[in-house]
Amino acid sequence: MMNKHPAAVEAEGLKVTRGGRTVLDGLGFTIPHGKITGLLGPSGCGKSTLMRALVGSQAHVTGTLTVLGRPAGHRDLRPRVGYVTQAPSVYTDLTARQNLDYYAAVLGIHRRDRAAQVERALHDVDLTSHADALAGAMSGGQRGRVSLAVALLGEPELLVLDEPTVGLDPVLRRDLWKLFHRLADERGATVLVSSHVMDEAERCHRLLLLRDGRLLADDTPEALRSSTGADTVEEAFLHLVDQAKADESRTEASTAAPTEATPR
Ligand SMILES: Nc1ncnc2c1ncn2[C@@H]1O[C@H](COP(=O)(O)OP(=O)(O)OP(=O)(O)O)[C@@H](O)[C@H]1O
Repeated sequence: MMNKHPAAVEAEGLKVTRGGRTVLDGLGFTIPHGKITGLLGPSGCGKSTLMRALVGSQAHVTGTLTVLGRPAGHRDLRPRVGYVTQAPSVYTDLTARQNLDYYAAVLGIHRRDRAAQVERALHDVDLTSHADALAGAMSGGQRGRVSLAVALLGEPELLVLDEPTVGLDPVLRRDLWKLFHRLADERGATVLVSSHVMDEAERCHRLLLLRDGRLLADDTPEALRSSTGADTVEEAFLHLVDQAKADESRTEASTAAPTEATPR
């Protein structure tokens, strides 16, 4: 089926202030449908803030931010967008299955479809064998996967995943990336996943590289490597950071020069 809107997400002049400080500064980008887009950048560069803006939970957002053809945060988007925050949001006194049953009911998934959806989500995150364990008795990684399973309920068109692989062992990380690819390739979901681990960038179809609330690049991993002459995305990122710093100091020097040269 053709999508009415060419991109799953479109941002223009997107600006966010937090605590009176500009933390996203005039971002413009698109996120294509049915692909995995990685949102990468150092700690504090604004990844979570951007994700919060996308799901409509961030205050002080200006500019244009369109998600699946609606303004970000529109109530119609609620069942169409799955969001996983960095901190697992599950009830520790319920089992994994009970958590999912509860969220399925909250999401308004029809009673008839609920059990199948819950089992599928448990299977997706490889927690079927732990379905009846209390979330409170699970490891951090397992609780994170329950949170992810919650986001998969109702088969959302867009998944917004904030650092879902942090703290996971390499096997679990690899399995999660396989799942993200299955969701995009087989179910047509659009996946936006943040990370500050650059080797994960190579697993994405597209990348948004952020630094200090500004977009350094919006491209494929291959194009980024070739345009910067780098062997890895990490090297490409460092190259772009150096270039941005050099541009900034040139701009500062050129704006400072006339003032210094002007006699009093
Ligand atoms: N509640 C808040 N009030 C004021 N400023 C905040 C608040 N939360 C975050 N910030 C600031 O906003 C900026 C962006 O933070 P954000 O959490 O989006 O970064 P991030 O890239 O997701 O970082 P990390 O990778 O460490 O999660 C940071 O400079 C941070 O200090």
